Amino acid sequence: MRGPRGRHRRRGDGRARRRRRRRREVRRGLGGGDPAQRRGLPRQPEAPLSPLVVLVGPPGAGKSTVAEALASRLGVGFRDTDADVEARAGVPVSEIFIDQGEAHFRTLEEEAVAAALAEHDGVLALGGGAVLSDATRALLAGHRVVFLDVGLAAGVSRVGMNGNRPLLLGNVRSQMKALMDRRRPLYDEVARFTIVTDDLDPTQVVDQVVRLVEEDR
Ligand SMILES: Nc1ncnc2c1ncn2[C@@H]1O[C@H](COP(=O)(O)OP(=O)(O)O)[C@@H](O)[C@H]1O
Ligand SMILES: O=C(O)C1=C[C@@H](OP(=O)(O)O)[C@@H](O)[C@H](O)C1
Ligand SMILES: [Mg+2]
Repeated sequence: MRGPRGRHRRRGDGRARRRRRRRREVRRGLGGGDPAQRRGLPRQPEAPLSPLVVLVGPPGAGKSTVAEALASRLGVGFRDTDADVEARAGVPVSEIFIDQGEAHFRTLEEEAVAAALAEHDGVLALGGGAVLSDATRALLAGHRVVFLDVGLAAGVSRVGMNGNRPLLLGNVRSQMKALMDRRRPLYDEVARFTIVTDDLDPTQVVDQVVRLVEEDR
C-alpha cells in the first residue's frame, strides 16, 4: 500500500525523470545530431566542439543577458568572452582598456573567442567589438551566429551612463551611433539570423532564439 508520501515521492521522481529525458532530447536534437555523441556509441575524441549558438551585436543588445537565460532554458552551458578575458587578465575589461589600451584588449578578445569556439558547446556571448577582427569573422563562418540587433535609442537607454563600457565614455549617444554604423555590416556578414530586440524583453528574445535554433537543426 502506498501512503501519500510515497505517492508524492513517486510522482516527483517520475517528473524529474521526464524532465531529464526531455532535456537530453533537447540537447541531442539541438546539437546537430552528431551520431558519435549519442549515448551508447563510442565518442570520437577528435570531434571538435561547436557552440550551439553564438550571440553578436552592439553593446546593450542583450547578448550577455540573453545568453545566460537561453543556456539555462536549453540546459546547456553559458560562456561570455568578456568574462573569459577578465578571468585571464585578472582585471575588469574597463581596466584593460585604461591600462593597456584597446589594441591589447582586442588581442586578448581574439584569443578568447578562438578558444571558446573550439571548446564550448553551449551558448556563447561575444563582446560587441569582437567582429572587428578579420580572424574572428573568419572563424565564425559556419557557426550558428545570431545577431541581436538594437536601435540607437534602445541601445543607449540600456547601457545607460555606467562606465563599464570604456568605448562609450563621453557622449554615449554619439559614440554608440558611430560604433553601430561602422559595425552593422560586420554583424550582418557573420550572422545566420538577426533578431531586432528593441521592443522585446529578454525572455521574448530567448523565445525567438529557441525557435530559430529548433528550425535550424
Ligand atoms: N531585451 C532587453 N530589453 C530590455 N533591457 C535589456 C534587454 N536585454 C538586455 N537588457 C538590459 O540591458 C543591459 C545590457 O545588457 P547586456 O546583456 O549586458 O548587453 P550586451 O552584453 O549585449 O552588452 C542590462 O542592464 C540588461 O539587463
Ligand atoms: O563594443 C565593444 O567594443 C565592447 C563591448 C563590450 O561588451 P558588450 O558588447 O557585451 O557590452 C566589451 O567587450 C568591451 O567593453 C568592448
Ligand atoms: Mg555583454
